[in-house]
Amino acid sequence: MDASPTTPRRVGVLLAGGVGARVGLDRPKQLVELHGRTILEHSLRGLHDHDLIDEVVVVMAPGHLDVARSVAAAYDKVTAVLPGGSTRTQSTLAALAHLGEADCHVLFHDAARPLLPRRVVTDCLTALGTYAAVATAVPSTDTLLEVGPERTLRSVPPRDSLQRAQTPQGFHAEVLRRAYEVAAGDPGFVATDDCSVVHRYLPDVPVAVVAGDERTLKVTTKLDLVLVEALMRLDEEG
Ligand SMILES: Nc1ccn([C@@H]2O[C@H](COP(=O)(O)OP(=O)(O)OP(=O)(O)O)[C@@H](O)[C@H]2O)c(=O)n1
Ligand SMILES: C[C@](O)(CO)[C@H](O)COP(=O)(O)O
Repeated sequence: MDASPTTPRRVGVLLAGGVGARVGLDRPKQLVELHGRTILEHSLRGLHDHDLIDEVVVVMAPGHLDVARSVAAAYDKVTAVLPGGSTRTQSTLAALAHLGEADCHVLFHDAARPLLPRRVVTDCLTALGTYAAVATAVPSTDTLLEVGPERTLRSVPPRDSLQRAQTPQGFHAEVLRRAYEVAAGDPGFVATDDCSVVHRYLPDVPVAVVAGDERTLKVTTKLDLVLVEALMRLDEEG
């Protein structure tokens, strides 16, 4: 894919503003070291080392900005390390505020997903040539159950159409900004990702879904740390 003179600037935002409560360590999970690097640095490299990414912004848990700044110092495309908010959504908004009114294509990636194949970043950027919002996802291999009151089965949605959302999620920045502006008027607003904000509050904007990768799993529990480390070891062994 060529970057033509009219291609907007491509910005990667690394969301590392969380505290990792579910992993339950004495520090945010993105500061855990696996294979000689913190999870934060592995994820940063996934965005930073892609030749079509022009700039990276890191959003870090307040209280850990110094360590993020010292990691980022070795990566010349990092233009800012910002304090995150109290929720993932607030951290996304901090990044959007930093970008201002700039007309750019922006990929939001969870720092908690340290294995980010180059192919996934390329496919997101390519899809942004056509779509203003892009999700990444992998098919669900389990049957999914909707569970109702008292843990009784409410429904079994057809599995063929179900996929598990991953990151990166990509946007034309002005579209995501507009979606969050509309969402701000909804007193019941809650979101666990950014594509759902576009889908819910700008329903006329189609969101493309590109293939993610099973390896891009999110470190959420201690078990995920074991899995990611094993995958990194396999990579090293070739
Ligand atoms: N206030 C927050 C919360 C989350 N995130 C980021 O969003 C990604 C996905 O969030 P999650 O896995 O929930 O991370 P934590 O919030 O750290 O985990 P937990 O919910 O267990 O506390 C992570 O890279 C996390 O750092 C963020 O930038 N700002
Ligand atoms: C954005 C996300 O990673 C897509 O699966 C997910 O929604 C984040 O959820 P979390 O509860 O903040 O980990």
